[in-house]
Amino acid sequence: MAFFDRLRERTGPSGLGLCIGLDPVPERLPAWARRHPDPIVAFVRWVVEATAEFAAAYKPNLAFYLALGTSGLETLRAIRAVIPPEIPVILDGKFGDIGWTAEAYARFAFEVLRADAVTLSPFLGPDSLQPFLDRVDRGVFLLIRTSNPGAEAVQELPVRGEPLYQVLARQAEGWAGRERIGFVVGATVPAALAALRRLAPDRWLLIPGIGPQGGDIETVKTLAGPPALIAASREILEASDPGAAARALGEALRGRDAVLGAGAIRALARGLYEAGCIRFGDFVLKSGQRSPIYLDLRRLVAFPALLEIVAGLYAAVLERLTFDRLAAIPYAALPIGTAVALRMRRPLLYPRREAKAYGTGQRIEGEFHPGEAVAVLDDVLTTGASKWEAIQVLEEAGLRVTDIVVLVDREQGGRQELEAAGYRVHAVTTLTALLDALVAEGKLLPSERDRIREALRRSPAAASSG
Ligand SMILES: O=P(O)(O)OC[C@H]1O[C@H](OP(=O)(O)OP(=O)(O)O)[C@H](O)[C@@H]1O
Ligand SMILES: O=C(O)c1cc(=O)[nH]c(=O)[nH]1
Repeated sequence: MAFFDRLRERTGPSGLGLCIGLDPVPERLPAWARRHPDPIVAFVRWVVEATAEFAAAYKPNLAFYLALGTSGLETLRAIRAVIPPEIPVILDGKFGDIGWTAEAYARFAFEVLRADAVTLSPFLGPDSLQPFLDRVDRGVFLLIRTSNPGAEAVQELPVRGEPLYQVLARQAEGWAGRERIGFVVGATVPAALAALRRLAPDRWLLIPGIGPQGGDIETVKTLAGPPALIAASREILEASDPGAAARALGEALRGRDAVLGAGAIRALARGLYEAGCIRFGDFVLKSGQRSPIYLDLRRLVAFPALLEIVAGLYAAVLERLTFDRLAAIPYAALPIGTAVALRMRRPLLYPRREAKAYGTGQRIEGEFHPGEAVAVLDDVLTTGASKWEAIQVLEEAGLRVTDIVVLVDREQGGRQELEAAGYRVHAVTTLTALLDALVAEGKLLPSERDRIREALRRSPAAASSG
C-alpha cells in the first residue's frame, strides 16, 4: 500500500495524526534507562510500547543516532525493529544532494533502514528527489517552510512578489510523483500554515514546532487542518508518562468527535456500501446541488443489525454530551432516532414537517418542557438547511437546541454555518473518511474517489463555505 494511504488508515476519519519523534539524547534519559546495558534501545522500546496506539507515525531524526558515534546506525536499525510494522516510519534525514548521491541516500533510507518515508530538502530541484520518488510505495516530505527562527531569512525571500517557500510549493505541485510528496511546515508560522493549505488543499503536511518551540495544536487545526501529521518529540520523550502525553496530544488533535478508529470506519463503510446506503451516479440533493454520490440512510430500516450499529455510533457521540431530549429530523433520521432512544433510554421528540389540520394539530410530537436542552439528530449534513428548519420549530416552542449530531458530514459548508451561530456540530464520520475507507476496502478506485472529491469541492456550497 502507498505511504499516504497507510497514513490515512492510521489517522482514520479525522485525517490528523500524531507523529512521534524518536530523538533520544543519552544524558537526558531517565535514570533506569541509563543503567540498562543498551540504554537508547531500552528507552525507545519503552516509549514505543507506551505510545503505539496513539501514533500515526514515528519519526527518528538521523542526527541523534549519528551523534551516538559509530554504533549509532546499529542503534537506529534496532529501533526500526521495535516499531510495529503497521506504523509508518519517517526517517528525518533532511537529505538533499545531486541524483547519483541521492540514489545512495535513498538506498540507505529505504533499503538499509526500511523507512517508509523521508524528509528532503527541495533546494537542489526535482531531479535530486527522483531516486526517492522512484520507490512508489514510499513517501517524501519536502522542507517547505521550517519552524526555526532563521528560516524566514531564506524561505520568505520574495521571488516575483511571492515568498520563496510558496513558489517552491507551487512548483512541487507540478513535479513527477507529486502524489507521493508531502510538505513540512512549522507550527510556529501560522501564515505559512494557512498559505500552504490554500495552495495545496489535499496535500499531507508534516507539522513540527508544537510545544517547546511555541506552536499550538488549535492553531494548526484551524489554519492547516487535515490531512496532517503533527510532530512531537521532546513533549513525549521527556514526559514522566509518555503514553499519557501521547494520549493527551492525540485527543487534542482528534477533538471531541472521534469515535471511530481506522478499522471501525472501514467496517462502517463496508456495511453501508453493501446495504446500498452509498450510491454513485448523478443525484440532485435537497439543496438543488448535483452530486456524484448519495448517502441513502433511509435504507437502514431494511438492515436492522446495521441500524443497531449505527445507533451505537450516535450513542458514542451523545454519551459525551449533556442534553434533556433527543430530536430527530424527518424522515431519514426518524428510525435512527428511535433506535438511539431505545439504546440510550433517552426520550425522543420530532418536529413535524408541517402541523396536521386534524388530531392534536401538534407541530412537535413527543413530550417536552420549555427550556429543556435538545440534541438534534439527522442522518447527513450537507448545507444544514434541514437542521435550520428543525431548529426554528424547536426554538419557537421554547426548547434550547445545543448540539447537532449526524452520521456523515459531507463537508459542504453546513457545519461552519451552524457552528458560527453557536450550535455544536458532531459527525460520526465525514464523506472524505468514508471515501478513503471505501478505497481501502477495494469498493472504489482511488481515481474515482479523487474525481468525487474534486466534484464536491467545486460545488457551490463548498465554494461559499470558503
Ligand atoms: O444538510 P442539508 O443540506 O439539509 O441536507 C441533508 C438533508 O437532506 C436529506 O433530507 P431530505 O429532506 O432530502 O429527505 P428525507 O425527508 O427523506 O429525510 C437528509 O435526510 C438530510 O436531512
Ligand atoms: O444533501 C442532501 O440532500 C443529501 C445528501 C446525501 O448524501 N444523502 C441524503 O439523503 N441527502
